Amino acid sequence: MTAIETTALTKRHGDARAVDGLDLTVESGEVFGFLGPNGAGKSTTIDLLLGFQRPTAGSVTVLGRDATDEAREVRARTGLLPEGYDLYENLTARDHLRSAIEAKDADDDPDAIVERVGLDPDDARRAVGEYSKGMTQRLALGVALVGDPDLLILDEPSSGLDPSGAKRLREIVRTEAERGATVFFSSHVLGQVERVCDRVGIMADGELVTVDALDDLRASMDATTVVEATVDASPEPDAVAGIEGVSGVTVDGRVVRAACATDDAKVAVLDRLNDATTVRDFDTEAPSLEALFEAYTSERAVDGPDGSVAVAGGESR
Ligand SMILES: Nc1ncnc2c1ncn2[C@@H]1O[C@H](COP(=O)(O)OP(=O)(O)OP(=O)(O)O)[C@@H](O)[C@H]1O
Repeated sequence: MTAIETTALTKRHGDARAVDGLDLTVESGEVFGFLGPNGAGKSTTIDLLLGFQRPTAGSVTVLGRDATDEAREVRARTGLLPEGYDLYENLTARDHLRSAIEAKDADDDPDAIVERVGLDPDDARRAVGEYSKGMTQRLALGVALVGDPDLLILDEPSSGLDPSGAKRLREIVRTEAERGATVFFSSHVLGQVERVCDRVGIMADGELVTVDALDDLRASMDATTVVEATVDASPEPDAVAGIEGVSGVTVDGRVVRAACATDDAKVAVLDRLNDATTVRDFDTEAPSLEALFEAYTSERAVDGPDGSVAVAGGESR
């Protein structure tokens, strides 16, 4: 069964497109990593999934319901850890959990949740106004877990967590998935997503630039070499687009980097660059998943061969 399905989902603010023609499917029980740099459109997508914003165009179905017109039903079966969790400073963690349990008409034991997220039981009796960022984040995770939701939406859940908190988060995500819940894990940090997610989608400038199983992404990276060429003049972004076997291109001033799947692709990239300008030097290196993320999220994206996406960027990150 499908947990999330968006079709041509678009949200504009004036001329700005926060989300632009998003086609995304997340299956039930999947742990899906939703990646992208700041401003890519991740939080807006989450708002659309839960009916907090109305799409400008397109449609969004969550847990079999129209997320815009049946938002109440969707939210009742979803646990959300929002970015920037709003707290009632004078209330305790237990108070927050109790009110979430009541709102969801659930029968969870607040103390069990406190223990599960690793909050100190004494801290859980203190007003949350005194909490550190990590303690707040643990509470926010606890609130999201109330009622054993069918879908967990976690927006930057590792933010503020220490290493033991991050480990606990990963264990909870795995346990929730084993229980049958779908987990939608949004982050701008690849390292936090790659350790728990089955599949990742990468957003840039409101568009989904790639979606794949992590293992397949890794396998494609294993077979890929990055060619880094220093050229006389910065080429046009599409100078090396459309070459078979080239899946990611970044341009940073006079340095062009291209992920090449074959030796022919490497030679073709250098030939094309020599046609457009003059190659002064070049090097090759085995790429990391981090490099792939960088390539996909650099500033400008153009269509590549075979439906793949070649990315031409401005500043390297
Ligand atoms: N209400 C709004 N009015 C105008 N522009 C907006 C509005 N909300 C979002 N945007 C723009 O839409 C784009 C996507 O924003 P969004 O918050 O969804 O990104 P994000 O991927 O969640 O970023 P971050 O990782 O920083 O939270 C940004 O360029 C943002 O400036």
